[in-house]
Amino acid sequence: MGLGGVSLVVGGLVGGFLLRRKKIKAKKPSTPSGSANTEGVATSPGSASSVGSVGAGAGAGANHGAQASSSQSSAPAPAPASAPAATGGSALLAQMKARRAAQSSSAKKSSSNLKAKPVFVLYASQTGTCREIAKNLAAEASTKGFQAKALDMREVNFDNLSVATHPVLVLVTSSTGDGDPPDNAAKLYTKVRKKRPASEKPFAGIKYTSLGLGDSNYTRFMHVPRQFNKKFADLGAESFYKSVEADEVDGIEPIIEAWTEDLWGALTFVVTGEKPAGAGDAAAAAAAALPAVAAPWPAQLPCVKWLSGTEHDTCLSTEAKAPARDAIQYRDPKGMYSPDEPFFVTAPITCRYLTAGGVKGVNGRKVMHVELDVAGSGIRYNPGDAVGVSPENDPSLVDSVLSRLGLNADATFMCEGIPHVPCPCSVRHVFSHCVDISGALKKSLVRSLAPFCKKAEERSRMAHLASKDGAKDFEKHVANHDGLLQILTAFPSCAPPLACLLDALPPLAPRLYSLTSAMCDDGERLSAALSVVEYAAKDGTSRRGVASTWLERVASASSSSSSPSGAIGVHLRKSAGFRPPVDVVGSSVIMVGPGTGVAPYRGFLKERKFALTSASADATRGDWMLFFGCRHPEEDYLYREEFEKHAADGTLTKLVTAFSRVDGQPKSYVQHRLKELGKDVNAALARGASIFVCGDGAGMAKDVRAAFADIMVTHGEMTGGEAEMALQKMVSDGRYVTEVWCDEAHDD
Ligand SMILES: Cc1cc2nc3c(=O)[nH]c(=O)nc-3n(C[C@H](O)[C@H](O)[C@H](O)COP(=O)(O)O)c2cc1C
Repeated sequence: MGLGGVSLVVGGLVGGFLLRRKKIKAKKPSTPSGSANTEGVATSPGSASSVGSVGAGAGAGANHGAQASSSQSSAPAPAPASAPAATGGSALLAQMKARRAAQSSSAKKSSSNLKAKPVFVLYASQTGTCREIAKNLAAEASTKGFQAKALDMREVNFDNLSVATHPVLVLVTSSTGDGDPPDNAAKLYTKVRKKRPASEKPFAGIKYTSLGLGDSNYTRFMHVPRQFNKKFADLGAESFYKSVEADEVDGIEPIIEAWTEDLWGALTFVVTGEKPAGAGDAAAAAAAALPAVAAPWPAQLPCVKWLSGTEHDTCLSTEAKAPARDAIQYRDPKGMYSPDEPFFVTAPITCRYLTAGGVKGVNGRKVMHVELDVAGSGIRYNPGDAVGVSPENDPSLVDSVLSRLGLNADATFMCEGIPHVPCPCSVRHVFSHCVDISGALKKSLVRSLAPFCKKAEERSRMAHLASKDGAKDFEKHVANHDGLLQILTAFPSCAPPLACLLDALPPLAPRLYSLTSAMCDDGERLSAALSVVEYAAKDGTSRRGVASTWLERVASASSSSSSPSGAIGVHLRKSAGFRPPVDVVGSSVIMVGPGTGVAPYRGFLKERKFALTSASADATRGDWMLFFGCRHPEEDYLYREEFEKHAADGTLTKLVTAFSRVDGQPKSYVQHRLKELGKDVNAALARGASIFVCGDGAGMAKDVRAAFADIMVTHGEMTGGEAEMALQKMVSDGRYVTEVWCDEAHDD
């Protein structure tokens, strides 16, 4: 989970997806603060304002008047129906023309069949990668002529999921936490896993395939994709194409690209009933031909209806009062809350800096300890659990984006069917709370924006960035560098309507932080340690993480004024496996946690200390070893005093530190210290110690695992193969548990 520090995974962008072509009807200019009108409504194929060729299409948005450019509508010249009798070069040319004509007519014939059944790309996504892939898949399917739509699992109701409504499904799913479902999939996941008689087959007739994303650093690798796969089959759905798993450790792109290549033929067969027998077959040709049709389905943006009069006033006053009193008073009987139904913390938040330099930080780093009072919530947590908070975008960034888009912050609108956008809603609310405007740009967003560039040169440049050919340029110039504002600034003629942005911008996801508190010591006070992210972007400007900056702002304001926090919604994410052993006194534990990866161990140790105080003098005591790493003992040694106390009073049998930036000393990391203390580590393992590894996963988790294997070989008299098998057994027994994240994307 997000855990000690930054909770973002670098989005595995899949290159090679084609431009989504949208047909946007030119609308009357809207009056954001006033009269009711709509934007983003689709036209039928062939309408005057239809978008032109793939890669350079233009649409006219409601508010912004991007002109449909007929010069971009490069319809192919009709091919002759039959080849003229000729010889030599002209005969060859004629044959080629004839072949093209035949292909074009078979593609046309099939492309109408391709709409025989809708295809839904149903995604479960926590950090946006599956969402991005699903959107790209649906876009490519649409350009190929399928009626394809990317669908958020939150939009699907189990009871309405049947062959009649969703005949063909492509599942794109991931796991989060410790093999937990992403938030948007939680409801469907629970429903599909519910025990029911084997004869109950509500999904009978549904054809499906599945793409699972995961990371083999995690103990419960691919747990959610595998569960979905199995449960869909148990419920009667039939696989129409091989399912595939893409492991981030190996790199997901090649696996997905290869899987996608053959997906189209399989989809063609399942939708049209025509066998894609091989080369020359009409259906296969149609599936391979790009683009087969003029108007992908759904050729439609969500419908935005601007509000005026009483509706407008009511919406604004409701938002001003939010969260509503009854929402604040909401109590879950089991103390289980969710991002949609959080517990509202109204008591002042307390915070302090764990790194040197206070609010200024040290050498560009700053870690903050935050405490949230959840008295009366009924929340009961264990060490290893995480607290989720729904952040708010930086108000100054919201203002800049709205100003660039020419949108009135106080305008209100209705827009149904987007799960993360309330209806009705104000422009300020949606840009502050609902959509991610500061995360690294995804290709699907760039693709959606391109048609709204008024200048043809910008339009084709942006379209290129989103195309397969532009993959390298995208990686070089856009990915992980730019946010929404940067790309809008770089393409000044881009004027997307609100409907486009609501459709394309990712939801502003809740962030999860490992709890550093323990019920036995802190009761209903949840605490977490979080890195406040600030970094210099490629263009030299300073960028800040959304959630950590927001929490720092709210927490500092709250603790300095001792006033209520203004109601922050929180929920608990239970951990399945990352928790101390039941016998915290007698069991042995090796905890590895560099940086904010040490956060959950604070709770582990509080629990152990509490148990030790009531343990009998002759009770067996296990070894508890903590390996902590940071840059410098005077800079970022988190919870130093507390851990040293635990070492002094025997709660910890060994506190081992690794410092990487101490003048005159060689860089030392946790994996080095593990090996240096290999004999003791091996002795603890021999006594049945469990291993916990938590922290930034880029390389650390792998290196630590290699260090354990090395220790087993050096001190445990095992061969390399035996050590690997022993570690695998520990993983499957739940005795080697990892919780890793990747903060490379800097967007927390
Ligand atoms: C906090 C966190 C927890 C994760 N837990 C698991 C896990 O238990 N099993 C697994 O196979 N992958 C796990 N992953 C890897 C994700 O499934 C993988 O990064 C995926 O690409 C994320 O897709 P999404 O962005 O659509 O959520 C985890 C990733 C993160 C950031």
